[in-house]
Amino acid sequence: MNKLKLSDLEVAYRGKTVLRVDKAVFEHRKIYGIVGPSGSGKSTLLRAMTLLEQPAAGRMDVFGTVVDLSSLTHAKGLPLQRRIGYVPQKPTMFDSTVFDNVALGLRYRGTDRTAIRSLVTEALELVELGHTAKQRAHTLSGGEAQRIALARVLVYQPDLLFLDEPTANLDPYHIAIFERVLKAIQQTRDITILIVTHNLQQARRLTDECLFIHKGRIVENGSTEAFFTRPKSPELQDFLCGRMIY
Ligand SMILES: Nc1ncnc2c1ncn2[C@@H]1O[C@H](COP(=O)(O)OP(=O)(O)OP(=O)(O)O)[C@@H](O)[C@H]1O
Repeated sequence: MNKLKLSDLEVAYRGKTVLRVDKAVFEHRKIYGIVGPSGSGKSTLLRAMTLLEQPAAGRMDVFGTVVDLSSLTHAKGLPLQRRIGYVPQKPTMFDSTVFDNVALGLRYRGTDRTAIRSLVTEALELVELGHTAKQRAHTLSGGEAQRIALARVLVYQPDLLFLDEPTANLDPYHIAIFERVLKAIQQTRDITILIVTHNLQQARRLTDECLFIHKGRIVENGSTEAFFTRPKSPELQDFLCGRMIY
């Protein structure tokens, strides 16, 4: 896959612009961290890129096509959306087995039973939860449920993986497993990963590059090492030191 490019994105709610991105480029097979204060526009950015929000303006160069995000119809967007794995902040499980929950996306796509079995097994192994296939999804712990939510999108082998605060409510043990799984995905899958996180240590451990969003703008971005050790903008310096006033 080529680079993913976003240009002139503008998202507004009730006439008020909450996000404006002139340009952002995401290279293939890298993990990107998206950090910033609450309400700065991080989730909005992911949702716009997942084609779940219709922005007032914006273009996305993705999968070899340039898409006008403001005029994209559901019918045109669906084939693109099916190549994007999006895990929202609070994923919900339906009341069935883990296997059925993970198989859901493939069933919508009309995949045959044999392929479903092997793809679900592979996705469950990848998130280190192969042994839970027959378990009721509601009996999983919070940390396991987050990884099942991840398996549910990995199963259809997306080219892009967008995660919105996937470890926000997890303890350090489950956070460590989740991060190990994401690293394994990066190594074994042909995929680009964007992760919104408030956990700065996690962004530092996990990502290749970071973006800092403040008041609906990308104020700074670059290699994770430079981002944390040599932040240039006063806003990012304040944010990293916990001095930022919202
Ligand atoms: N559906 C909506 N209707 C109106 N305003 C919205 C809607 N969704 C988000 N907003 C506003 O857009 C701005 C950006 O919200 P967003 O959820 O993207 O922030 P965030 O950086 O992800 O915050 P957090 O870290 O708290 O999740 C906020 O001011 C929020 O109130």
